[in-house]
Parts: sequence; structure tokens; C-alpha cells
Amino acid sequence: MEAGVGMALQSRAAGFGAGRRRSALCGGESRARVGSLRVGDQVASSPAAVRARVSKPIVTPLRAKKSSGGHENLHNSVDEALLLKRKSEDVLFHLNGRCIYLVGMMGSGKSTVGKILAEVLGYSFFDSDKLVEQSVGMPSVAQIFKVHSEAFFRDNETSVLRDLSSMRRLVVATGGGAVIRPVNWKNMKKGLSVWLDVPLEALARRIAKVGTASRPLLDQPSGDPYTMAFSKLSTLAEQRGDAYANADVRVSLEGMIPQVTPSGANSCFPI
Ligand SMILES: Nc1ncnc2c1ncn2[C@@H]1O[C@H](COP(=O)(O)OP(=O)(O)O)[C@@H](O)[C@H]1O
Ligand SMILES: O=C(O)C1=C[C@@H](OP(=O)(O)O)[C@@H](O)[C@H](O)C1
Repeated sequence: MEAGVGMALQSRAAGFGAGRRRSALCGGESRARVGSLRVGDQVASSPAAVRARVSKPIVTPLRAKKSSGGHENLHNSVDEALLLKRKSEDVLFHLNGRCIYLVGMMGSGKSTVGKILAEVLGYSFFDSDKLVEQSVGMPSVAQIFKVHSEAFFRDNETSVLRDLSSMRRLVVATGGGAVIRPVNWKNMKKGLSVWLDVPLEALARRIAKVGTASRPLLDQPSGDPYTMAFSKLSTLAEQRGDAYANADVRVSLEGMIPQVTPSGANSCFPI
């Protein structure tokens, strides 16, 4: 593992919060750390540990927060939690410790969905953009593009994905452009790749809502944010062609479009 990326993984892991994850991710240096994660995984994969991990899905609190309350909502939440628990046990069995890589265009929800998925599965979550920022020692992807170049960012992204690919039980939100390099696919294919396929209109709406400052490929000095984002996203989608379709699984959000409100797309939660 290269020193920079190793450091980034270590500091990200150290900040991961819950003691359970800290003990799985912390300990040893660079390669040794990856090794210790594997050992921790085997321990944490016992049926009892898996049950403990999936007993507290976070989708329930998300729903509960958005609802107006009352018994019906509480019952829905309990049913959902049970359903989710059963599904996650099923998925965990088939995954057998392999990582999940979320791919998709900017704004497709890789980070948002990735955090939820990791929580539900009892996996650790990593955002490859954040790891690149940490390994380069810069606060944002935008700054890396500005001070260095897109090529420099892509090289670091490739290093991060290579390092992550030797680990287990992770959900990784990749950068939207990670799919353009075959070497990244070689690494992501060690796990299960999932393409969040969201229509460009919804992406542009989401991005216009939060602004383009953190996404240098979409950042424009002037113009209507929705129109500019839509136009750039269309060009990128065309350039990337079928690259996303290399993924093992495609989750299409086409059917969710009617639920997207003009004021924001949050009515889509949860996927
Ligand atoms: N399923 C969803 N429904 C509605 N909005 C979403 C959904 N997923 C993500 N978003 C919103 O879209 C924006 C971009 O999401 P994010 O997870 O950062 O995407 P990515 O990591 O793929 O670039 C965020 O403001 C997020 O709240
Ligand atoms: O599509 C792309 O080329 C990019 C997507 C971004 O990540 P998100 O998809 O998380 O926004 C980030 O890696 C960088 O700005 C380039």
C-alpha cells in the first residue's frame, strides 16, 4: 500500500465512530492493517455477530423522522425493520464478506445510499473521493483538480480503489468517473459492483439543489444551475457510454421519477 493512501485509510478508519468498527479497522500499519481487518471480519461473521449487526437498521429512524408519527407508522417501521433484517441476512450470506462498490453518475446517491447500506449490512463505509482528498492532503476534490489536474486525481483514485480492493466487508462509494479506467474495474470486480442508474433530469435537479462547487466537472461560473448541470451531465454520460454497465447489478431509478417533487428529490428516500 502506498504511504499516502495507507495513511488516509488509517485516519478514515480511526474516525469511524462505533467501537465495533473501530476494533475491526484499527490496529497495525498499512498492509498489516488490511490483514487485521480480515481477521476481524472472520470473527465478526459468526451468525451471532451478523444478527447483532443487522438488528438496528437505520432506515427505520429515517422513515420515523419524516413521518407525522402515530401507531400506523410505528407498525410500518417494525415491519420494514424485520424485512430489512431478513434481506440483509440473505445478502450477507451471498456476499460472503466481499465488498460492495457503488458506481454511477455524480449525484446518483452513491454516498447517501452507501452509508445506509453499510449500516444495514454491518459493513464499513468508505467514500473514495474522501480517501483521495486525505491521501493527497487537500480538503476537496475541486482543489485537487485546480492545483494538480484531473489526471492526477484519477491516478490517486486508482490507488485508493486498488488498496480498498484488498479489504473485506466494505461498502465503497466510488467517484462518478472511476468507471472509465479498466484497471479500476479489475479491482472492483473482486467485490460486487452496483450501478445506481438515475435519469439525468433527477441528477441535475439534485445537483442544482446542493450546488456544483464540490463537483469540478460540473462547476460553471454562470448560468442556470439545473440547465448547466444537465448539459454537462449529458456530455459526460455520452462520453462514458456503457462504462457503468460493467457493473454486476443495475438499480434503475427510472420508475421513481414521478415521485420527484419540484422542490427537491427527497421523496425518493429510501431507495
Ligand atoms: N434516493 C435519493 N432520493 C433523493 N435524493 C437523493 C437520493 N440519493 C441521494 N440524494 C441526494 O442527491 C444528492 C447527491 O447525493 P450523493 O449521495 O452525494 O451522490 P453521489 O455520491 O453519487 O455523488 C444529495 O443531496 C442527496 O441528498
Ligand atoms: O464523475 C466524475 O468524473 C467525478 C465524480 C465525483 O464524485 P461523485 O460521483 O461522488 O460526485 C468526483 O470523483 C469528481 O468530481 C469526478
